[in-house]
Amino acid sequence: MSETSPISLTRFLIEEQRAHQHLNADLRLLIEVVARACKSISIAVGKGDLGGVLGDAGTGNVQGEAQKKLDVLSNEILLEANAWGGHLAGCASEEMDDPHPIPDAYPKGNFLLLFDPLDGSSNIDVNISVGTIFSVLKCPDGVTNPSAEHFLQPGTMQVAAGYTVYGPSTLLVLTLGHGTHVFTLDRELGSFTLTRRNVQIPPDTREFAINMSNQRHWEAPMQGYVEELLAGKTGPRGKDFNMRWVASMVADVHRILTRGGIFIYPWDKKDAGKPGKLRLMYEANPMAFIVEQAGGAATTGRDRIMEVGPTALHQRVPVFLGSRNEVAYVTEFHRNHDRKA
Ligand SMILES: O=P(O)(O)OC[C@H]1O[C@](O)(COP(=O)(O)O)[C@@H](O)[C@@H]1O
Ligand SMILES: [Mg+2]
Ligand SMILES: [Mg+2]
Repeated sequence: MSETSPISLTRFLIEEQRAHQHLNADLRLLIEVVARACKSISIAVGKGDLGGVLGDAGTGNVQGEAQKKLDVLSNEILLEANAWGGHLAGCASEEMDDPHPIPDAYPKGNFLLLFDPLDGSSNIDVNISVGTIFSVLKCPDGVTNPSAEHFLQPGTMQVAAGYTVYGPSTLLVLTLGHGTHVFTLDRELGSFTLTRRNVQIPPDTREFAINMSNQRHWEAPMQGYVEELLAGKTGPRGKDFNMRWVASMVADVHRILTRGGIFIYPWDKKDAGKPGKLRLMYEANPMAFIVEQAGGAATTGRDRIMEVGPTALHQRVPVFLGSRNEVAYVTEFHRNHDRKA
């Protein structure tokens, strides 16, 4: 086989397993199963109206959000695909109140899988990129029927994380703790092929991603930081910044992985009781792991996301991630503000 032959996800995983002792066959199977489930979701997303998958499901999730048909379908696809392989001890999903046990009929493994089955739900019906986000943890030793407490591990304990983007092409972005790698779905072959190895996020940027319509609800350091960005060349930052907001975290993060930038979903006073919008276990932690493995950084505006000690399965956090120097700048901005206060 020539050195330039395309590298399939299967080959990539086998080679990673040879190179790194801690990757075992169960973890390899888990990633392959998730990737296969994501292919099914990609097909459903691609059919759109023809597949009758657009619109509301008429149900709500544990977060009190209205579910789309594709939220429910994607959740079912991931659960079904992962039930019988013997690689998992349990699953938890943004769309389910409690962890989902592996049926007794099937063998159990040592991994815990957490996922946001369909990210960017508000974009489903308008034909804009959506995705899936997942995180893999080890089940604590001796636990065969994990409950919520067993999933409450900090992001630093993740053994793998990834996301897919269902866009003009379907991409799988994966880290197993040794860099971040991009695979593109070859629709004819039906398999993911490695297209970018060891992606590096540029450390500096002139692009930010935030939902500006929430500006009036932000706290003082957020107001101050964005004011500096908007002041452009003649302001304290001495350069013009561009802004982009897809409102699908997967698409916004993928842009940042590709050309740099900073993604921010801060805490705001609109719903002051909530510590943020995005979910620590299904969105913030896996994205933080992927971004850090690509040379970027991820904080809550004050602390490293992956060191947050989770207290609830559906916990929310503020998210600042992307180009490491920009994330360091905004994090220092918040800390300075706190010191003065
Ligand atoms: O609509 P807003 O407030 O701009 O929020 C957009 C954010 O919400 C999310 O859609 C939340 O994810 P879900 O679609 O999984 O609930 C993120 O993908 C995105 O970054
Ligand atoms: Mg989401
Ligand atoms: Mg979702």
